[in-house]
Amino acid sequence: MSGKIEIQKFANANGEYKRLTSIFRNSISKQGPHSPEANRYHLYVSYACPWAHRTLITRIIKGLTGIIGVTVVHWHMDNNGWRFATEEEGKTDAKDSLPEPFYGFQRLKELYYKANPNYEGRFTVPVLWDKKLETIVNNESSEIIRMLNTEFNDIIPEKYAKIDIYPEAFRFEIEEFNDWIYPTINNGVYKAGFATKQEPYETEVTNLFKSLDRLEDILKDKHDKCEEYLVNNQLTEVDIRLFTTLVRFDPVYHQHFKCNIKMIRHDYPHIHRYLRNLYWKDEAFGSTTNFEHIKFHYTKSHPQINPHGITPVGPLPNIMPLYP
Ligand SMILES: N[C@@H](CCC(=O)N[C@@H](CS)C(=O)NCC(=O)O)C(=O)O
Repeated sequence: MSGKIEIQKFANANGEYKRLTSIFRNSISKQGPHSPEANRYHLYVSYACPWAHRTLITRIIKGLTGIIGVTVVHWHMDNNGWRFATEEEGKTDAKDSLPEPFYGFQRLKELYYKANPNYEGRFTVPVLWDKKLETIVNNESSEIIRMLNTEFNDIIPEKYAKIDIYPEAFRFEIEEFNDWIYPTINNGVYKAGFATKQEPYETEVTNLFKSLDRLEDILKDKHDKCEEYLVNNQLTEVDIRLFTTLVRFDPVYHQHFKCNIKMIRHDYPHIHRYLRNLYWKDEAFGSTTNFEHIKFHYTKSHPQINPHGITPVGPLPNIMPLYP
């Protein structure tokens, strides 16, 4: 990979979007060097980002808010990547964003270079930072949420340690869901939205809606049995991973990424019920969803898709009430 990555160029010469794999893949573990300790780790996230959103939800579900700190970047991403907000911006146009707390960095990429001065990958959120060793432990959300699930269990209250979003007995079923939900839904919206040629766009958008139709059928069966979750009627990582895409779907992906064959709120009653249940009934989901950051980020950070950076007002509301 070239060191001169073009941050705002997403598609290849065939017009297809190929997501690069994350580079930092270490683990928090008792065996070290990143051993589980309170106040040693810090998450850098964007409220806009569905991958970072997974880590924010899991941090709350596992009772880790007093153990792992968080810094939310400004929603705007330009050719230099994510940036940290000023104090003033954090109170006004990028509410709840904060300046970088440990080094006073202006840009997320400075953290990547602190961890590895020769880094050549993309500068993505989430970043799980080790304050003691001053380096990135991991920047892959699917792995970070599994670490949060298990590695702090000895230092959190029993009621949180007992919560298991990746239970051994259901791992096969969970992986089966991940195997189609990740490529066709979570990453599917990006592959449709970042395509720069008609054919790959149509392929991806068709696959995406095939998977949403499939999901609707599965959730109908679950709802017929009065079950609200996808695996064993308990909250698992499948729900967390799906929610962060579904909650962005109508407000952003539908128009900005041209995923507009159907809308969740009008065309998928069971997905819609599932989404609203998670959002309105579980504060880990509702309180970590920031529609302002979400809508502003996508519509004002992709000039190749939306050159004037105008953020559409609708759909209103961003999410429908639990009982419309
Ligand atoms: N595989 C990564 C993907 C993270 C990712 O792509 N994050 C996006 C924001 S939604 C990002 O930071 N993109 C910046 C860039 O690619 O330059 C994960 O799941 O953690």
